[in-house]
Amino acid sequence: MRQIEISIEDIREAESLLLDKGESFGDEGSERIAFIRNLKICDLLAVPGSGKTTALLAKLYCLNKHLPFDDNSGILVLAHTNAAIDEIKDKLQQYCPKLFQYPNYIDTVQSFINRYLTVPRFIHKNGVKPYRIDSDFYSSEREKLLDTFTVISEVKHLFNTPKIDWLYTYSFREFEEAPRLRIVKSISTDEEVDIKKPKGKSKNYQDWNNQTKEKVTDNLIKVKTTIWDRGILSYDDSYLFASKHIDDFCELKTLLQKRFKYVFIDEMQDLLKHQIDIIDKIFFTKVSSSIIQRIGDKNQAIYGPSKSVDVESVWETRQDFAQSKYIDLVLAGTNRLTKEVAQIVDCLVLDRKPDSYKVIGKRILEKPVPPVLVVFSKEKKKELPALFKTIIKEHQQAKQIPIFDKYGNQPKFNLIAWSGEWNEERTEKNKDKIRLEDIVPYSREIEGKKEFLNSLSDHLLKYDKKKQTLEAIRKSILNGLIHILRLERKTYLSILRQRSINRFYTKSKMIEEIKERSDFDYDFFKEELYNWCWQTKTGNEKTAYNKIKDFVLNKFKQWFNLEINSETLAFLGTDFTNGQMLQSEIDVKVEDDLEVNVGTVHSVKGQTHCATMYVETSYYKYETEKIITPLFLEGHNCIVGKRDSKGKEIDIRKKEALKMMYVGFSRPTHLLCFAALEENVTCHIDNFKKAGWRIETRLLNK
Ligand SMILES: Nc1ncnc2c1ncn2[C@@H]1O[C@H](COP(=O)(O)OP(=O)(O)OP(=O)(O)O)[C@@H](O)[C@H]1O
Repeated sequence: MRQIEISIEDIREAESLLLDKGESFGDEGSERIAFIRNLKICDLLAVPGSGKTTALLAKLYCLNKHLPFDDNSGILVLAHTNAAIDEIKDKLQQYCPKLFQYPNYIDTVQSFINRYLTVPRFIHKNGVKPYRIDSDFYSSEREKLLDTFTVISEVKHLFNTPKIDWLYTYSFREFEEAPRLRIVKSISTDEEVDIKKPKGKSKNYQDWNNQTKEKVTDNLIKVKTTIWDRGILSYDDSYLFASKHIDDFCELKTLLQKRFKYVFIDEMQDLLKHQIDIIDKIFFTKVSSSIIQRIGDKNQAIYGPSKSVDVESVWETRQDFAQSKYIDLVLAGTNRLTKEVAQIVDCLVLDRKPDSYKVIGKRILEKPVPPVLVVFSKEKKKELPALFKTIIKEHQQAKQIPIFDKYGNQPKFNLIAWSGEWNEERTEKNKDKIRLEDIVPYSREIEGKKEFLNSLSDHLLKYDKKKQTLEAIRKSILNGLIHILRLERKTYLSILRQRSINRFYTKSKMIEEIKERSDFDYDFFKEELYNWCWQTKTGNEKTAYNKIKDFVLNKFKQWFNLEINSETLAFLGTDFTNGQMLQSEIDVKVEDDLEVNVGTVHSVKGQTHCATMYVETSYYKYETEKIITPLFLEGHNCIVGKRDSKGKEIDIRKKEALKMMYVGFSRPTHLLCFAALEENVTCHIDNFKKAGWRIETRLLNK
């Protein structure tokens, strides 16, 4: 392929589209321009708000000008979250339509792996596509199935441990060759766990004998194959299948490398080890024709496999194949933060490598805003959102915070916290502790992302509203109906490789059955479905709701021989409810005049806000109980790498807290508020003041 050179003219064009008036990527020798022009294998590591994503967008904009490439290869852009992918689409789709067409591919790592490896593997083995690749769905199916196997009820608790899954020594359907099931703790560590009788208070505790182990193993195999036969895979399964596929068909690597000349991975710090490994396995081979660039910030790695944070990044600098050293590029300074906020954020840096890693605030405001420490009493926690709004308004009056953004909209104001909900039981010990849901109505349900929502009402309210046609509503209603079939445990028989298998209905299978069965009335269904869509579109969701409910309880019940169990009844609800809609993580409005979005720190990764209020919440302890001196611009005593005599990590909770605050505090361009409980910070107020915090005491008891 002809060598591509990114011209400075194209970069300046990207600059005018992506940056505010007067802003630039610097002069021709600047490190941002150097990164945009760099088309060699490299990693870019840089502090929050340094413009990593923006520089990547500029590079893609410039590369788009060279599409199609003369060897018909394309560009692959991957990220961990849908939000990051949406941002790339929002910013570039209108200017770079070619970039979003074949042979290019822009999506999450999970979607890429599913599409190019897992689904082909499944089809190769079964002749059909998997029904669903989704860990939540998989877990709920597994739970239900486990209940039907008495032998394994004793080990059921293991299934509830998030990291533990049951995997085969060899992947799918190969247990004829390698019939023994392995239990590994997590796919990334590959650490095996022996099957033992659960440790309990029982006096007769002893490991199972071999016969019991065999029995448990056989049953587990049955559970796993039944779920897989139904086409349901967890995300871990997906990587296992993918890995097996690439091992079995090595030539796929060459094909994918030929297809994607350039591979860019944004949010690299959030990838888990097995994700990094499989991408390297495909693209980073000795004779690879692909150029792979990975972009991120190790200190912002907060996506662990569970609620806790992965404190050690699994993203490692590359080991070189060919003596030429791969370099880590760095961008100095942050465009997002002012020096007032940056100096606080810099003290929260966990890992100082590379050496030049320093958070230096480059944003200059006419009237700088000092960070605010809101000291609050437990009793007044619910007043935090209102106080946040008051503080914003006061700064707006003082012309320190803008009233409109560059598009004439209200700037982004966000209230965030580490811990959103109480998933564990509320006990005497934790009943007074605070999480986000104790401050504002909050639930983790993510609007528009889930096909199966909590209620029929939600299916009529939470469809993809960006779509103009009735298609999105139709899809949402049909999803609601197949969800009911699932709640009723209705399956259909499918023959796969001479074996009959029960599978859950998909939308198309349900429609096919309604069409084909002479005792069903397809014309009636088609007409009604159209009416429900139209009613929903024109604001008559309540009418649609009542009609659908009536249909489910009569015709649909009769057609599919439903029992209408308690789960279905709960899903249908007694009435159409839009007032009590669960607040979504990405878009919860606190009050009506100023709009404040509420969410977890995870939900605002990569975002830029105008003002951010970070409220400390209890996860084991509150943030300030775990670590406080960095907030006074002092060090955190090199907690990196501290291990006990057995080599086990210590200070994990402190590291997690540092990372969370690091990500949360580095969002605002103007105002950072940190809300801390009075009992945790009162004795440190002088230190906070000395470090530049303004102390806000309006939420203390008089
Ligand atoms: N060269 C630049 N000059 C001025 N502003 C910039 C520049 N590059 C990016 N910005 C602005 O700085 C903010 C942060 O940019 P961006 O989101 O690209 O940073 P990031 O490094 O990807 O952040 P994070 O690490 O939080 O994901 C955005 O508002 C962006 O428009």
